[in-house]
Amino acid sequence: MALQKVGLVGWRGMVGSVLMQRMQEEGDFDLIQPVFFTTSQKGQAAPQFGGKDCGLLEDAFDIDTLKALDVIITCQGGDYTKEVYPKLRAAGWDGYWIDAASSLRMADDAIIVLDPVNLNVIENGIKTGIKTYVGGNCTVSLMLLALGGLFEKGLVEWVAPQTYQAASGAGAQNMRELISQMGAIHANVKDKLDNPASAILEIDQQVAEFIRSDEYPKAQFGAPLAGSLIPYIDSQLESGQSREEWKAQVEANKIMGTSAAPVPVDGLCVRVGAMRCHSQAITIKLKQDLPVAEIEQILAAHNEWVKVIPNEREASMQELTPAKVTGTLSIPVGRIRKLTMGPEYISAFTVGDQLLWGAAEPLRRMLRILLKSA
Ligand SMILES: NC(=O)C1=CN([C@@H]2O[C@H](COP(=O)(O)OP(=O)(O)OC[C@H]3O[C@@H](n4cnc5c(N)ncnc54)[C@H](OP(=O)(O)O)[C@@H]3O)[C@@H](O)[C@H]2O)C=CC1
Ligand SMILES: N[C@@H](CC(=O)OP(=O)(O)O)C(=O)O
Repeated sequence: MALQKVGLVGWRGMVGSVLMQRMQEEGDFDLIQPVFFTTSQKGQAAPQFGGKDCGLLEDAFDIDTLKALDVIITCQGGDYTKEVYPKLRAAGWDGYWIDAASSLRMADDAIIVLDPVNLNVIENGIKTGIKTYVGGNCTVSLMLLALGGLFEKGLVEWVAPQTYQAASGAGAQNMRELISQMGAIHANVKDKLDNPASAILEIDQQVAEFIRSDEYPKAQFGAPLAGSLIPYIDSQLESGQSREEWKAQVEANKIMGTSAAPVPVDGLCVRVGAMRCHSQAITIKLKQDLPVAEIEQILAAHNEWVKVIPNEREASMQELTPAKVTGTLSIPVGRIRKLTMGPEYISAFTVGDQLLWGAAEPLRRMLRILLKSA
């Protein structure tokens, strides 16, 4: 098979860097002829991922250069997609577009990719000539990987995920700001903290005043995150949902191919001071009363990344946290028990790295699926 010419846009951003890391780890560069693009550094030397000399960086807005590619993978963001994608299609480009941004997700001629859940939809899309494949919203992808077994068996009446989303979802600058906030709090109260005799209420009051003050660094988030939380993510919609909350039901059902009779998926999305792992506390209403052991078996059998954690204190504290999961492809799901509302009401808690399964991994796996089908 000829090496496919694959354009990479947004490769040095946060999502793009994780994608490059994973593509190197999995040897993806051995299978393609990569061309690297930039919106700001045209003519500079291209990176040499996979040991390949790729010449110079190309202009990511140059439609003629883009038109020569078989596949374009972009992590550059929604504004780039909105500007370039329609021009490229209008110019007659018929290649495969693989995108991390949300702009095209709900388009009729686009498929949201999460192959452990919807490989059949993807393969059918390739057969029927669909050329646009978009990674899903991070919380949606992570939830479907965790609960895939229950959805696949049609056991779910509705799901209410309450999210605890990491700073990385807001971007690299926000991750830096979270660390700055943590450091600033410590620096502000260090003298008192170092003195074991100082009163905790005084320390607490000083921290509270500092967090509320103009000196506290919050330019990126617009509100304190370290020492606090932010109960709103993305823009405000007429429905009362945030846009992040709206995505849960529409994207989950589009991925599963159930949009005609959608499973209700709705809850509140909250930003917390984790670095790059999103967590979700989920209430599930099942269609029938199933023993917890059977639910655990169904969840564990769905894919090779999900890992059921027993609903025990020590296991939950060690295995079911952002600190444990960060930088891995593991999707632990635990705290599974019957709720007092009734035998069909189940709780679950899941954690996943939002830059890996939540963003980069579905894209590189989509490239592999295309290469295999070519
Ligand atoms: N953050 C997330 O969790 C998720 C993001 N996405 C999507 O991916 C898009 C990109 O997100 P993200 O990776 O966080 O964006 P980044 O801001 O990290 O990167 C975007 C672009 O900024 C440019 N850039 C300018 N200065 C720098 C610098 N110092 N270091 C690196 N890049 C720089 C690069 O373009 P150039 O080389 O052309 O200058 C880069 O491709 C989002 O807009 C969103 O649509 C999707 C899922 C999750
Ligand atoms: N909105 C997500 C990150 C993200 O980029 O989502 P989307 O790909 O749906 O725009 C978060 O803030 O955690």
